[in-house]
Amino acid sequence: MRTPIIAGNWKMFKTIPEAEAFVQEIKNSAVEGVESVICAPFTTLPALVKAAEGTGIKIGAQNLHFEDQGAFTGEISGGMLKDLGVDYVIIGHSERRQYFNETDESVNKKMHAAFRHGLLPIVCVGESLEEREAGKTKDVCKVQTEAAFADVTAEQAVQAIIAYEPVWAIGTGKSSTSQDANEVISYIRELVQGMYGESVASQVRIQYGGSVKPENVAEYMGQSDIDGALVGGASLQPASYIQLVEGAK
Ligand SMILES: O=C(CO)COP(=O)(O)O
Repeated sequence: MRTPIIAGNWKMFKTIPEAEAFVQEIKNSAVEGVESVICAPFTTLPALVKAAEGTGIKIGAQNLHFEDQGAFTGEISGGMLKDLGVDYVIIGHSERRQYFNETDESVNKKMHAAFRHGLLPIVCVGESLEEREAGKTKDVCKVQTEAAFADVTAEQAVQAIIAYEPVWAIGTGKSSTSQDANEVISYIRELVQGMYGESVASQVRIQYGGSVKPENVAEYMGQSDIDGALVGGASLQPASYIQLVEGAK
């Protein structure tokens, strides 16, 4: 049995007081058997880790640098995140691939950095609209997934979360149908099986992301291979976040 996992990706939203107020509102809403993670801006992480203590809510970052330390102005390392008490880190989000020059190679280095520091990666893969229209969805997912996991061991891979986020469905209100998302996610699971075998493939959790809302989360979760959601816009309001977690049961 794979434990469902809802992760909010706050992107570049919320100040420290806003983040603290959010946790106050959701702290009693844990749902038995559903893992809940908030991936927040670096500046809010210490306050969130503290506010989330004892609530069962886990905290994640949205990026890390692949080196452990060095002359990399403006960057944050895995060790620094671990120091804060962060559990998860998003790696390879399409916005970072698109705007910040994230490549399959840097994604892989960041996967290794995360594991080195005891952080669990939520690694994002997914095709653009152009790639989808050209029938390349599976090819793109194959290249991105296999590159991300290069030299990652089976013991590590089984703990990773993969998020399938078709770029055209992010923040657009255009979500992939649940059947469509399930088909691609089943394919990603086959890729994991090809790399690590049946046992890892059956245990690894794969989320769908892209315009997930309280109204459609249960439909995605009802699919055979979808184990959770990575949610942007709808994770920003406490009431909506609570409904997402409840809908993942
Ligand atoms: O990018 C996303 C989560 O990482 C999805 O964003 P939206 O839920 O706002 O479409």
